[in-house]
Parts: sequence; C-alpha cells; structure tokens
Amino acid sequence: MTDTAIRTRGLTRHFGELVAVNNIDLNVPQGAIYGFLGPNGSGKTTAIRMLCGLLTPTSGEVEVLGMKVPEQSDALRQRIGYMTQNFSLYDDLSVTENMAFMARIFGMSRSDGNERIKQLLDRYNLNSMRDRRASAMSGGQRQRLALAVATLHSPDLLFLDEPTSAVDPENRRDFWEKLFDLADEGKTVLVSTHYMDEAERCHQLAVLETGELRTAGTPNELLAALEQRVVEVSGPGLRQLKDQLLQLPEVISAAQQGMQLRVLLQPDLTGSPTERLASAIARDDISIAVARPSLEDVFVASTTQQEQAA
Ligand SMILES: Nc1ncnc2c1ncn2[C@@H]1O[C@H](COP(=O)(O)OP(=O)(O)OP(=O)(O)O)[C@@H](O)[C@H]1O
Repeated sequence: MTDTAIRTRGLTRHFGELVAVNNIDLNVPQGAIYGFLGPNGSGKTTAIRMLCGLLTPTSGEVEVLGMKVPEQSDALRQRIGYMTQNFSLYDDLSVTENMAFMARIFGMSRSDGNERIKQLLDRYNLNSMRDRRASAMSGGQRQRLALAVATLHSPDLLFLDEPTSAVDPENRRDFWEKLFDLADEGKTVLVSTHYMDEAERCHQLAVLETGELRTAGTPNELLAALEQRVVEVSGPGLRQLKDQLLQLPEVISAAQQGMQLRVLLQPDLTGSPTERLASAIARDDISIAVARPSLEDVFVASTTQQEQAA
C-alpha cells in the first residue's frame, strides 16, 4: 500500500468574490513527483500555500504527512520545504550565508548546520561559488542554491512553485535529475509548472483551471482517457487554414507547429475524423493525418471545456 503524503477534500479558497481554488480533492502518494499543471491564475500557488499552512482555506479539509492543516502547521513546517517562484534568496548574503541562515531558522546546531551545508554544497555543485553573493549568480546557480536552502532541514515533502521558469533547458534537465534523486530517497515533491516536457516527467499530474481540478492521474492514464481526437493538417497558407478550421464546430483548437497545424477535435464525432475534416474544408491541396495524443493535447482539452460551455 502506498502512503498518502497529501490528502484534501473540498479544498476551497475565496478572495472576496473570486474563487481562487474551488472544491479540490487531491491524493498525492508518498515518494511521488506530483505535477500541478495549469494556466496563469488557475490557483496553483494558492493551493500550494494552503497545503503548506501559509494560507487558511475558506473551507475543506487538508491533511499533509498525516497532520491536519492549518491546525498542525507549526509541527508540519519542520517536515516540509517550499521553493517559491522567485527563489526567495537573500541577495546580499553569500551561498553559505544563505544556507547558514536557514539552518539557524530550523534550530540546527552550528556543527550539524555546517555538516549539512557541506553535503549540500557537494550535492548541488556549489562549492566553487560558496562565497559568492546570491545577487551575482546565474539563474541556474540561484535555482540550485534555492533547492539546497529548501532541503536544508531534510524535509519529507517539497513544494516547488514553478521552479524552472528562469533557467535554460540544460539547467532544467539537471534540476529534474536532482528531483528524481530526492524521490528515490522517498521524498515527495509537488511541483507546479507550465512546461509540457516537465509535466511528462511527473509520476502523476493534476490539471487546474480557474481554481478547479479538471483531471488527475498518471501521464499514461490522462493520455488514455483523452476522448478528443487529434489530427495534423499540412498544406499551403497555414495561417488562413487555421482560421478556417477554427470556424468549424468539430474543432476545439488549432495551433501551428512548424510546417503543420495540430488540431484537436470534439470527442463525439461520428466516422473518420480525417474524412470529416477533409469534406468540411473542401480543399484538395492539404493533407490530414491522425496524430498520437500528447500531454499538451490533454492540457488543451481539459482547459478549454469551460470556455466552450460558457
Ligand atoms: N492574496 C490575493 N488576493 C486576491 N486575489 C488573489 C490573491 N492571491 C491570488 N489571487 C488570485 O487568485 C487567482 C489564482 O492565483 P494563483 O496565484 O493561485 O494562480 P497560479 O495558477 O499560481 O498562477 P501563475 O501560474 O500565474 O503563478 C488569481 O486570479 C489571482 O489573481
């Protein structure tokens, strides 16, 4: 049996009239890398802040590492790490000073703190810049320092809010390797992201839109459950073709990818999707082929249903 690291029921947060998080049920297994995927303003940060005990829910139940939140937030704080979007480093402090400061906050003795800092300097390749001020570091270096600081007290659960938005693909890949090392040690990681390649790396995912949980599961489960059909269309005049496609009732979305358009179709179409589109467009200079769904298609399908229904 897998233990549950995070369990919520009916998690809701209002800001005045705005419902930022609406009635969310989550089950995050221990040891998983769990992705929060959603457009800007979909409620990812608000949900994370409630799970950390930093923000009180308007209603609903939250249990994190077996503790009730917000009631047991103080005890929980020792067992979780939180890396925010802007990394929350002290720019005027050096690499080791940033870490030593956090060690003091967590009440570590000087010798324990120094021992842990030594381990983390090695683990996150920060030795060569140990005396450098945080303000003088590159995006990738700051990210590694932020992860070192967030894991200084060896938390069992790590919250990462869009941790890779300021770094290049190589640093992102290295960062994810570090996350898998943590998961391999039994740590649970909840990570919010906009990037599809990152979503694909997660063991499980939740897709949020306008504060609501649209879908959740492993990447394979989400792909298998996608009811919408996906086709690729190529031919001359792709920009005009795209506008034409978007007028059709069968089409949910169309987006150009290089020399072709990726088109998501309504789920309940009868007959062959390619023949149906070909007859609707009625042009003999284009080709249409069925495509394998991707997580981006899942994301688009689950975050445009509401717009269509409205
Ligand atoms: N303290 C606050 N007061 C009022 N509204 C807020 C507050 N915090 C968040 N919101 C609103 O709640 C909604 C959800 O915001 P949130 O930051 O949780 O989304 P997000 O998915 O993390 O977005 P992003 O990807 O842009 O970081 C937004 O409409 C935001 O403006």
